[in-house]
Amino acid sequence: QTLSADKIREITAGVDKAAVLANEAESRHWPSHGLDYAETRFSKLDGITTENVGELGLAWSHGLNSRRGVEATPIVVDGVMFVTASWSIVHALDARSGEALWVYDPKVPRDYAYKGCCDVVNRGVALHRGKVFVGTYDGRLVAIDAATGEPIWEQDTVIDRAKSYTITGAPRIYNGKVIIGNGGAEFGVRGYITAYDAETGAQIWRWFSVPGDPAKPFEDISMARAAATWDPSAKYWEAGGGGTMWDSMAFDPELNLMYVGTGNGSPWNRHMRSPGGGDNLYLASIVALNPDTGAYVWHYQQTPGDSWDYTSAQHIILAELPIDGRTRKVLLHAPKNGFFYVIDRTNGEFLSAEPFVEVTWAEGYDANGRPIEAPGARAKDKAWETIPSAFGAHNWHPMSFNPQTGLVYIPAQGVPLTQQHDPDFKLDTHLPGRPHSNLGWNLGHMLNTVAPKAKPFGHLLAWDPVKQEEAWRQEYVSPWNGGTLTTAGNLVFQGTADGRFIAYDAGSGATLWQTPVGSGVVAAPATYEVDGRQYVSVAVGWGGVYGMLERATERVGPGRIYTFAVGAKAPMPATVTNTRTTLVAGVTYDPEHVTEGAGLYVSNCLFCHGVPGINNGGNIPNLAYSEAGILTNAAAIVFSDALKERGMPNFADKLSEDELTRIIAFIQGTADAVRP
Ligand SMILES: O=C(O)c1cc(C(=O)O)c2c(n1)C(=O)C(=O)c1cc(C(=O)O)[nH]c1-2
Ligand SMILES: [Ca+2]
Repeated sequence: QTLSADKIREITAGVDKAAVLANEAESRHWPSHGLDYAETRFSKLDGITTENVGELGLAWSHGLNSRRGVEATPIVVDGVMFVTASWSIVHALDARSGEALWVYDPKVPRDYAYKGCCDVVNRGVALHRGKVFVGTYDGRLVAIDAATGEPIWEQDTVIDRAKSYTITGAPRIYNGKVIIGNGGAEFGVRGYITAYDAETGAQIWRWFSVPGDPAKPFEDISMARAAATWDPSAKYWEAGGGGTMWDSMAFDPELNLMYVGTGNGSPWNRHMRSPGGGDNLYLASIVALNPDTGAYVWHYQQTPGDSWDYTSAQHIILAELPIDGRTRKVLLHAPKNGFFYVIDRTNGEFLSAEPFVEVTWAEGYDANGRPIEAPGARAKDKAWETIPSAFGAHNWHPMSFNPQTGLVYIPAQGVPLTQQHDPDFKLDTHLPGRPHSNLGWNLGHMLNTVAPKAKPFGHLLAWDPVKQEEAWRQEYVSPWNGGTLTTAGNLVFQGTADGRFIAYDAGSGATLWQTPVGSGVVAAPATYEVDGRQYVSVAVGWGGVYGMLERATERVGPGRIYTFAVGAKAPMPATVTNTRTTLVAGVTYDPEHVTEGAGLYVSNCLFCHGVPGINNGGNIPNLAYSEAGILTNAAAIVFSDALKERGMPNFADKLSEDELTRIIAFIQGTADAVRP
C-alpha cells in the first residue's frame, strides 16, 4: 500500500533526539546517518543471521536516475526511506516496495562540477520532526517537507562565492540544530562548520578550523592559538588554508560534545602554505565542539603541518573500550594517513595509534601522540612516493564497530602517489584551472616521475582497536570499496568496487553470501525492520574521486538502490556493459606537444577524466577510449555548452585553442604509448 502524505507526516514528525536515543535499544529504524549518534553502524537487529543469510534475496530495487557516484546511506523510519543520488537529488521511497513517494531536485548548476574535487556526490540526508535536510553540491542547505518533498527553507552556507565551496556530506542534527561543513580544500578555501536552527533555518553558530587574515580580529580564542602555528610570510589566508570539514561528525549527548574531523591544508604543500613550517592548527585533526554554541573544547591533531592531503574528515566512531584495565569513553578513527587512533573523547587525550596499512610518511607515534616523520616525506628536494596517497588508506567510506566481536570493519586500501615540490607554483596563481590547481605539488601518479613501489590494492580489514592489530581481512581486486555495516546477527555487509554485495561472518571473515549488483559500490548499507521483517539496503553507483578515474568492473549501470530480505525472490534488474574499450587511434599530433599537454591535462581534465589509457575509465569517459572524431572535433565540445548538463564546463574562458591542441596531443600520445 502506498504511504499517504499524512502517514509520512505522522511517522516523520516523531523523529527527534529522544527517538534517535530510544532507537538504540533495538535499532528497528535507521534514523540518522551513522545509525546512532556514536555512528557505530552496528544494528541490534538479528533477524538475518549467519545461519539464514544464505537465503537473502532481492525484495525490490529502484533506479535513482543517476549516472555519477552514489555515496548515500539511506535514512529509514517505519517503512519510509530517504536516499540521495548524484547532484544532491533526494528520493523518498516506500521501503516495503521501493515505490517512489517523491523526488526533490535542488537544481545544482551542472557546471558546478568543475568547482569540486571529487565527483558530484552526496552522502545522504538528515531527518528531524517532519523535515528532511540536504546539503547541495553548490553549497546550499535545504529543509524539505518529509511528507511532500516541497522545500521549506534554504540557506546559502558559502561565505565567499568567488571560491570553490561545495557540500557532499550528510548534515547531522544535534540538539535540534542542523550542522554542516563544506568541501573545497583542493581549490583554495578556508574551512568552517555551521549550525542552523532546524525549525527556522536561522544560523546559530559557525566555527572556522584555520585562522583568517591576522590583520583582522580573530573569531575566537581557538583561532588566536591556531594562528601561532602558521608562518604568515606566504599569506596563507589568501589561499584559504584549508581544514574543510566535509564529512564526519559524531555526538556524545552525555558529555554534550560533538566531534568533527578536519581536512587537509590548502594548498596541500606546506613549503608553499607555511614555508617556515609549523603544525598549522587545526588541519587534519579531530576537534570537539559544544554543539549548542560551536565553542572549541579540545583538539587532537593527527597529521601536524599536513602536506599530503591527509584529511582527518573520515568516519568517527564513539565506543566504550577496556583500556589498561578500565573502561574508557573513546573515539575511534582511521583517517587517510594510515594510522588507527584511539583517543579519550572526554578530553582528547591520545591513547594509541598504529598503522593499519603500509605507511611510508611516518614511523609511528611517540607517547605524546606526535608522529615520527620519515626523513624526506616532505619531498622538498627529491620526489617522494607517499603511501597512503591522497586517496587515503581509508577515505569517507564509512567503517562500522561491532561491540560483540570488538572489531572495527574498515574499507582499507593502499594507492601510492608520487609528490614532487613544484618550485614554479605561486600562491597568487593558484586559481582553479592553473597548472597543479591549488596543490603546490607535481603529482607523479600522473607524470610517473618515480616508479610506484606498490600496486593499488583494497581490502576489508577487521581491526581490533584494543590490541591495535588486524583480526582478519578479505582482499579485493581494486581499492575504493563500499562502506560497511555490522549487525547483532554476527554479520558484516559490504559492496565492492567490482560490483558485488557481500555478507561476511563478523567473527571469522568467512564469506557467507554474495550477489552482483550491476555497478561498483562505494556507499554503505543500512538495515531496518518493517512489519517485523529485517531488510538490508544498499545504494549502488560507482563514483567518488577514485571512481571517476578507474573502474574494476565492466558493469556500468546507473545508480540504483537494492533491498534484500531473507526468502525474497524478486528478479535482479538487467545490467549494462561498458562498450568503451578500444584505444583511440589516428589523431595526428606533434609529439613535441605531449609534455606540455600533460601539465594542462592535469590542471584541467584529470580530476574528472582520469589518466588516459588506464583501466578504461571510471564513471566519466576516459578520453583515450574516445572515437578519433571526438578528439579531432574536441573544440566543439570544449568551447561550448554542449555537455554542460552532464557537468562538463565551457572552457572558452579557461583554455586557448593552442592549449587544447596540446591536451589532445597528450591524450593521443598516451594512448599510443600504452597500446600493447
Ligand atoms: O579537501 C576537501 O575539501 C575535500 C572534499 C571532498 C568532498 O567534499 O567530497 C573530498 C576530499 N577533500 C578528498 O580529499 C577526498 O579524497 C575525497 C573523496 C571524495 C569522494 O566523495 O569520493 N570526496 C573527497
Ligand atoms: Ca581534500
